[in-house]
Amino acid sequence: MIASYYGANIPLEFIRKSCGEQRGGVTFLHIRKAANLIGLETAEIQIDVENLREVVDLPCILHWSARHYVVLYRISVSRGKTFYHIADPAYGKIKLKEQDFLEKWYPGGQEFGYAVAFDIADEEKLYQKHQKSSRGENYLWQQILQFKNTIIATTFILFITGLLSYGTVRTNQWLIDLGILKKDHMLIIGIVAFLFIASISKVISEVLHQFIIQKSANKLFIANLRKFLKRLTIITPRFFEQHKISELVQKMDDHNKIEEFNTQVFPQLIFNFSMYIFYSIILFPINTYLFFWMLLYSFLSAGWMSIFNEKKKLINYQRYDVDVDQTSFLYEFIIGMQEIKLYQGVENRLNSWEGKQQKEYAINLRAFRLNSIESLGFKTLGILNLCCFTAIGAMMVTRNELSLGQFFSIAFIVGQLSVPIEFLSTFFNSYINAHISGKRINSIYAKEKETAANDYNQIQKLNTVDTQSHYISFRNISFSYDALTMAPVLQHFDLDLKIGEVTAIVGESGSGKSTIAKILLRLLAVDQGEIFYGSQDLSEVAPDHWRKICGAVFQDGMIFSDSIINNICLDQSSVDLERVKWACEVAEINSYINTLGSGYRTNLSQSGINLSKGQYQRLLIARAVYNTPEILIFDEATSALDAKTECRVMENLWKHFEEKTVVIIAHRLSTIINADQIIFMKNGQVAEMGTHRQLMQMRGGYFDLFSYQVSEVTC
Ligand SMILES: Nc1ncnc2c1ncn2[C@@H]1O[C@H](COP(=O)(O)OP(=O)(O)OP(=O)(O)O)[C@@H](O)[C@H]1O
Repeated sequence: MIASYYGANIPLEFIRKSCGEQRGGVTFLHIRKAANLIGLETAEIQIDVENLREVVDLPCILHWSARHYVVLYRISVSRGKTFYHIADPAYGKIKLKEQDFLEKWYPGGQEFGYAVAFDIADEEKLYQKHQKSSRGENYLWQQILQFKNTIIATTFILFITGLLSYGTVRTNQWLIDLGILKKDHMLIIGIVAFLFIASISKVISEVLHQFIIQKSANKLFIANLRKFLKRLTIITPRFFEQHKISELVQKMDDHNKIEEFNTQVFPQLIFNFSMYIFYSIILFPINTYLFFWMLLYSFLSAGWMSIFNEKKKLINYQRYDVDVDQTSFLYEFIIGMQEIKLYQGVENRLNSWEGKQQKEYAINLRAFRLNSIESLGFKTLGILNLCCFTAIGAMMVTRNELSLGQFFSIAFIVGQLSVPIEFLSTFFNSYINAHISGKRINSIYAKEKETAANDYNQIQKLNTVDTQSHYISFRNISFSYDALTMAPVLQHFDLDLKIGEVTAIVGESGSGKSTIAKILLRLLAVDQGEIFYGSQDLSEVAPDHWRKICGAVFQDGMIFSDSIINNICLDQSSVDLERVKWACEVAEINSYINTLGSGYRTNLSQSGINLSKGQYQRLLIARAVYNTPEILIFDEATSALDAKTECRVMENLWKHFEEKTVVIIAHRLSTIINADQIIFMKNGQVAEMGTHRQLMQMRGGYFDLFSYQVSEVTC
């Protein structure tokens, strides 16, 4: 969008490819890199809205809702009010009032927002010729195409229903003109019998219609959700650091909106449209004047309804964020109940919830007002239309230009023709919801995937890696969680971890220890630098392939609501009970499991809520050691264990993982004094390195930390 503002035509694929396939989520660095690649220079600015209006050339990119980026392409003023025109990749274009704009742009409580401004740096690059871009994928239409057989079948059934309705009209006309007025009893009985059969057939076809939809829609719905969940698992993990769980839950709900559109609204649209044409064709020969009148009414009604579409889109946009916020709040409220009760936070939390409800209420009120105005205008048009028809039709009957039967038929046709027109409102609503839902779902499919092991054959296999250099080496690593708003956690960072040895990483809180572990596991992608495993550059190894040789226990590891055995072997294709028992012995959790009635088959309820913190951690350790990984990473993995149990777990590890590479991050230094190498971190850099004895002799930061802990113990 920025490039096309400067008159350049650059396909999205070119930008995506050039930015690097393995990066996680879009960050400011990606934007800068993409801009440079196409010949633009960037300036990152922290600015308030007045200066944004006056100083910054549009279009610019804004850091939005503290989690993604949008393009601000225009600022307009109408009746003294300022409007901000935004292009949001997850919604499309949207026009916001200043208050709504600031709510999303200013990070909580601040009086400024972040923006990236652009200017031309290299015209040659900007205007170079690119191959034509393929058309963007439209998720909603893809779904409609997938659903085409059902849509065809259901439309056909609806069509039959329509024909039966038409048959009913004609026979009603005959009933009056031929049966009642000519007093033909046999004909009346025949017509009533036909009406009975036609009505029953209509009921049957409606049931059949619902049945077909339910059957195929369910299948497709499950398949699509499965595909979506699978897709989440291959998105670069950084995405999950940047998005709320409730946002993903809302995206699940988006599938429902698409399903409703596909199964209910779209077939109804085709049917209603066909019926509209069908009845119009019938009306035309009966009375041309009435036909054109009806056409005018249809255009007026459709025009009236389309006026509201932009506003409905905006309401959908605002409602989504409020819903995400509400759901997040409720999760936290339930999960954090203990803290809330303990620290008398109930009133504060409830007030905060009420504030959010008020926001939702305001949006609902706006939606209600909009719908009411739309419906009022539309219904007034409908009533006017009906009155005119009735008056014109009745006059024609008095002038013998229409029979009474024809008059009732026309009245029926007018009624039938207004159904598709009324349906337009439902269609517009559902289409807007489904279209935006489709964009939101597509935004997940558009996220970069982690490269799968089988995606590139040319990549070396890890088993053939030459580890002669004996090190896992971090070279010139820079990493920031968000370069636009945060200082880098690591900058020009170098580190060597000896393969086959135990390395401990200790240091100040927030110094980047867990970040290093996540980078090593390829859960975070670095902004700059390389990591080598022996002589193998890890950026050339598929992350899932690499993770197969790693095991890790994190502070926030997850136990699932499932049996103990299923929690230890997440990969159900290779369950080995003997190995599970062995892993539990290493983790010192076997004796506890043996006390449980169903042993390893015991179900852990609600994500392991029935375990103590120490048992929880030991189960996570058992999971990590189950596959005897080549590289084992413990991030505060034993912090909840008592000193004696921790000691036993560590001894087991030294024994069973003697030849393996082990990285231990711990605050409790007694856990790591036997490590082959200890790294002391400070402000994202290695401050000291050596064995315990060497570091103690240095009398630096490690010495201080250790002395402090010893004195604490003594106290
Ligand atoms: N998901 C995240 N998003 C943004 N910033 C983060 C995120 N995770 C960590 N950080 C920041 O990165 C820095 C390093 O965090 P990290 O967790 O690596 O430190 P640590 O040394 O492991 O700390 P601790 O010993 O307290 O666990 C911190 O300043 C932290 O605020």
